[in-house]
Amino acid sequence: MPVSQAPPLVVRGVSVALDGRPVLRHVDLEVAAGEFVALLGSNGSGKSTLVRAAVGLVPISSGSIELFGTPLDRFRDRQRLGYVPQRTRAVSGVPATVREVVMSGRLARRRFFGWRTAADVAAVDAAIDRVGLSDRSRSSVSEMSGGQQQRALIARALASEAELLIMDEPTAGVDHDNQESLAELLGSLVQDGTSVLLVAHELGPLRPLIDRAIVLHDGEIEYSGPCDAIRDEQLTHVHRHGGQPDHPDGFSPNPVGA
Ligand SMILES: Nc1ncnc2c1ncn2[C@@H]1O[C@H](COP(=O)(O)OP(=O)(O)OP(=O)(O)O)[C@@H](O)[C@H]1O
Repeated sequence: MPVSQAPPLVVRGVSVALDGRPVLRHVDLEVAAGEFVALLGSNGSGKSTLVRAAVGLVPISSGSIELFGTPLDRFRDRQRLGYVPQRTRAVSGVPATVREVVMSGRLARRRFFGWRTAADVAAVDAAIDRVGLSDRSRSSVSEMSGGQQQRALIARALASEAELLIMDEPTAGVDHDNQESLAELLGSLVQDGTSVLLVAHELGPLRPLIDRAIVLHDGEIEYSGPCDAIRDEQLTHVHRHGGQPDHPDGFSPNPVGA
């Protein structure tokens, strides 16, 4: 996989207002090549808005976003970016099969609409195989379990041969065993050089993969650093009481076990 010199994602001083209300305030975030970054924070802190802004789905009111060194509004290599939206947003009520969903991941690579090529079919087969859904490829995504749906969405991003995966809560509603197989899959992708930005409510089996955790609170970065200072049960109780911005109250300075 080609490794570009510029970081896959650089967000600088980004603010977003939705319905006239500030949702993100001067957020800085960078994902380096090959890095696995977790974006954490309580409900409504702005995590989804930040990743949606990073892929151009939400307009920013100030700041800048660069993908692989190119400003977002001039970024054309969409296939280098794999966005995996929240499962509930992406698949509820969709009667498509796994194969159809994954094939849609090839669209970003095509210059013109046309018949799918042998390369498209091979990439789709490989992506479905990689996420372990070969025996379910003709199944309707809406009838599958949460973990299987999540794997189908990841396969869609893999089919485009993305170098940066941006995933919004891939572990939400997924049981522990399936979270473990998801972690295994993501671990193998990172080993192959894929960079990951992942929104999560709890780290669980993903914890050993994470290079850096970022905690958002009320639209601002509250913590950026190693995740060994963060316990899962703290993530739903992140409060700011002043103090140093890089060390939120309630976060143990000492590493704790997973
Ligand atoms: N389309 C919208 N219009 C207006 N306000 C919105 C919109 N989308 C989100 N918001 C508000 O922006 C804030 C941040 O929402 P966002 O979904 O980014 O948070 P989150 O951290 O991802 O939350 P969760 O963990 O619950 O998914 C919330 O207060 C939410 O109500």
